[in-house]
Amino acid sequence: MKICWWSGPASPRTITPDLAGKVLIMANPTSGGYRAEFLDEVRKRLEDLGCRTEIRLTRHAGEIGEICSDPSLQVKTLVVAGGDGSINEALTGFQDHPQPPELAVIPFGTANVLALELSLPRTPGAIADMIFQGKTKPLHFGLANGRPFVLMASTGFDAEVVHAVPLTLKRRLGKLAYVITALKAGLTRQSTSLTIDMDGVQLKGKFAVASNARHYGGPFVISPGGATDPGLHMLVLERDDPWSSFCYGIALLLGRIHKARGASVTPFKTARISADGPVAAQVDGDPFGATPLEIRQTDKTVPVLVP
Ligand SMILES: Nc1ncnc2c1ncn2[C@@H]1O[C@H](COP(=O)(O)OP(=O)(O)OP(=O)(O)O)[C@@H](O)[C@H]1O
Repeated sequence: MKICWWSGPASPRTITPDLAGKVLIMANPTSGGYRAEFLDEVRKRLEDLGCRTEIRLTRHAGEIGEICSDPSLQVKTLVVAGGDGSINEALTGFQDHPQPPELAVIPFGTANVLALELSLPRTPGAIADMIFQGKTKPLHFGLANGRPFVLMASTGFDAEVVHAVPLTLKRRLGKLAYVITALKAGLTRQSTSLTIDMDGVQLKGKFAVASNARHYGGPFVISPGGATDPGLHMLVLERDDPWSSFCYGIALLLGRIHKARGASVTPFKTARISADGPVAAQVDGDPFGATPLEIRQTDKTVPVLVP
């Protein structure tokens, strides 16, 4: 059995023999891409490789967070089989765990942006091999009103869409549900101005995304760096009228949002996003209340398994 080294925020330690090879897969059966037979193949391969593996299906939202914050959780690897929202729950739970395990991901979500960011494998065999091999990178994250985010925390039109998209439509149509909801909301919404105070500099805009990752909403690049690099970037768009939103959408598709007129991408350490009234907010693709948002960088990391 190979020796596995702890690579989390606590001091390095060897994995004790009873933890070595112990893998808990927490699977969200309601996630967009959930497949039971895929999970069985991952487990079979892991067990062929000598890992003790348990699969638990969540019964309610929030359960992954509860398990991940429980100090009695004693495994080498916690695998989230779900989407970016479930990964966020795990990361949030780990904040209250004295010695969180390594995190691995089976991308079963609707968008799977973190999986894209980390170039994770997509077949059961390759995922099991990655978990067995145990190569990790430090996964960085930011905090929005104290809540971790690994992809982004944002306010404005996209967060309104995240709040408004009906779950049944999302389960039926996947990403298309966001497009339909955005088109509907775009015709009726009231635009609100945001004030973004970043490290002593003030910007005004209609839409702000504090990004910890390189990608946004899929394969679209909005900032340099990535989730395994330290540092946050703020994308601010000055306008959100239908024509400007269309132009920003094209720039996003072309990977040129940072060059678009009225757009800026700025590295920052701390930021406050506020508005005259409450503006919808989201973290990692799930609804997260409304403004004001206090956003900051942290130097904490979680070890995440990579190919
Ligand atoms: N058994 C469950 N029943 C209802 N909701 C659940 C259950 N398990 C997890 N959830 C919630 O579902 C939310 C979304 O799930 P998840 O991120 O895994 O998939 P997704 O929505 O398809 O993907 P994405 O986050 O990429 O849009 C999570 O934030 C989680 O709280």
